[in-house]
Amino acid sequence: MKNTPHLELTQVGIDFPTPKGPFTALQNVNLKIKKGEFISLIGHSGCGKSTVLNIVAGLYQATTGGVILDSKEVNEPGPERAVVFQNHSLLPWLSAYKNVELAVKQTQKGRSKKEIKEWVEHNLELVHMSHAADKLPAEISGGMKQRVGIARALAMEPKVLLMDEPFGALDALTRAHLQDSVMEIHAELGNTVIMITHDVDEAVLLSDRIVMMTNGPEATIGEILPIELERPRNRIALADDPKYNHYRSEVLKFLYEKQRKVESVSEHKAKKVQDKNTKETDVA
Ligand SMILES: Nc1ncnc2c1ncn2[C@@H]1O[C@H](COP(=O)(O)OP(=O)(O)OP(=O)(O)O)[C@@H](O)[C@H]1O
Repeated sequence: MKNTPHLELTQVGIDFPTPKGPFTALQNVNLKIKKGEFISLIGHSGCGKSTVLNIVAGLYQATTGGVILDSKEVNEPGPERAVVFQNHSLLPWLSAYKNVELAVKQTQKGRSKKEIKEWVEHNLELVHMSHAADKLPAEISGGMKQRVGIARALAMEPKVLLMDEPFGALDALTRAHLQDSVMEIHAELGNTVIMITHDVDEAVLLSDRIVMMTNGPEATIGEILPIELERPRNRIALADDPKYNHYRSEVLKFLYEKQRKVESVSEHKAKKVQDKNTKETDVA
């Protein structure tokens, strides 16, 4: 069943209400994701990446189309879709251990106290945070907090792990360590992952496919780039790999050549919509 498509976005679109009328952020987003796939979403700032993720998380409701996970429509948040945000959202009054434990208790699967303890410890171990289990968020670094956030999400045993720029706020070295941890965890657990990133190297290093989004309004998927690099991947070995560099330049080309041209068209389109709405408001 490993290769059965289990997450499907079909004709997804969303309009946000604005004082000047509805703003169509996304239109016709179609994507089929296989179980265990690691997908990166990349695109210019404001194109709609977080909106896609929020729709899959069930935090936003699509205006058109929808999302199906294992034959069930996604309409609300659920423990089978865990989210990791850029700014770790740990409860500040609870230790690392207690933050993970809370998530485990919320997704109770009939575990005994002993089993809960073992499960929390196991997930802290996965992200190499066992040594700081009793520390409060204020007592650990940003990278460590992010590790705990990932442990908390993994402890819920989600079918899909949704990560919104999970390493965006970290320094380069911490970021590299965490990327390696995520690759190890993904190899071990085989979760389906959708990750938003602005970092082209990160996208190529981690992904099975890179989904490149066009600029908004009416943003959609522009191109999908399959990354056929063997796993496990090693960042140092890949730096001189012609295939790696080819993928890297394909993403850069999309972002800085193809999307730059489209940008002026979208801006023009946005301005036309704005002018039309202004005129309508004027008439009213
Ligand atoms: N709740 C909302 N109400 C109105 N407009 C919204 C809302 N959420 C997002 N938007 C608009 O939708 C578009 C897409 O936003 P989104 O945050 O998804 O982009 P993004 O690609 O994730 O951006 P970034 O890379 O900067 O985080 C933007 O124009 C944004 O202003």
